[in-house]
Amino acid sequence: MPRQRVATPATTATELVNAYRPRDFLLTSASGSLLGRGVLATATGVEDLSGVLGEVATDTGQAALAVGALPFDRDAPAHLVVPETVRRGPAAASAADAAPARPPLPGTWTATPVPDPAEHTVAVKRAVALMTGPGDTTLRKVVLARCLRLTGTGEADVIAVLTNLLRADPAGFTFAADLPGRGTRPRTLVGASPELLVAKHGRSVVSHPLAGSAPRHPDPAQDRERAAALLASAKERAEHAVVVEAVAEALRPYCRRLDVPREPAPVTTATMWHLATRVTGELHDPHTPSQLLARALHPTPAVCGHPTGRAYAAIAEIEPFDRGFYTGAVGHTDAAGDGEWVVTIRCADLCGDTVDLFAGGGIMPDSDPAAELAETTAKFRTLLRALGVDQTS
Ligand SMILES: C=C(O[C@H]1C=CC=C(C(=O)O)[C@@H]1O)C(=O)O
Repeated sequence: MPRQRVATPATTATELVNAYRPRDFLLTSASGSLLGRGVLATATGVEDLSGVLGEVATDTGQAALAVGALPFDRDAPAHLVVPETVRRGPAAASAADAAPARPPLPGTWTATPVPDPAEHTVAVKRAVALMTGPGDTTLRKVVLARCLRLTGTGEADVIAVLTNLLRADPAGFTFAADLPGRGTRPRTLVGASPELLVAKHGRSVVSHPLAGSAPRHPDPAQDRERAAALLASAKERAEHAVVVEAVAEALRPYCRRLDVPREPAPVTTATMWHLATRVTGELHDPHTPSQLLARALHPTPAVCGHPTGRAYAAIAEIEPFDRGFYTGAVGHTDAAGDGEWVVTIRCADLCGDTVDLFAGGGIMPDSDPAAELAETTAKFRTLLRALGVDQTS
């Protein structure tokens, strides 16, 4: 029987970041940090994972762990791995880490937006037209994204990017997940997501959906005004409510108790304000695997839209690029089904001399195309800052 090694825990999350090597899996969150290395077994669907994990022992007798990434497209293969070694550490402390010694993007880089900013506003108008008619107007919300492709003369330094992400948002979910490669070069999804798709431990289940956004302002008074305006906005609250309804609906069949707060709360990252609702519940069956809950929830209208099928079709028709693993999920689960999955937003797909950044936003019937463009520009900043790039397009 393959045996997973449980390594001596790290004393800080930064220690795990500094230990990161290409093809490892890293996730830091408020509940702890984790580094997975090597491959004992793989799976391409969450349904196979419990069986695969059941075949793996650990050297401590603890439940074996799997890690990995789920793509946006529910029908596309996932990239799930049972690592040879798992090393845990504490939650990331406050932003005390030193700046990385090396530049995140050595060499010269050029940026190409896909679509370009003007085309994105046209895309938003097309989405609004789908919701407002004439014709079938069952579509209530659709999330449209942009990609910013950076091509360079060097290769991104993943440890430097992770260090910057962790410094900027120590309370967020900072991750690096290996992806199916293009050729022999490692391909890595790196990001700092503020959004918890699902965490499950025993009977306890939590989801923390976000939707409704405003860029942060450097002046504290104006920053607070932005949060107040976000909370007061009927459009942003409606956009948020669609997500909370869908999350509650997806979790309800699995839960004997589900608490859904009536009012969203504002949450921050270093670059954005969001409306957030913490949904908590108690599962009927404590053995329900976290990966099946992730599968039941994905894609929430925070990344796709509502109704899901109509929104998928609108995205396929309007967005001019393949999302791949952006707006999927990254996370881990153990043989008991306990685990944590985060929504893969505020992320970049790094492969050799190419870095693809992604940012999207929920489009509602009353969306303003210029404001939606500005929102994606602000969201790109999380990764651009971590990459040491000032450009905003
Ligand atoms: C799709 C993204 O954000 C989602 C999560 C939070 C707020 C969102 C919004 O306000 O539109 C999006 O639903 C992204 O950052 O790429």
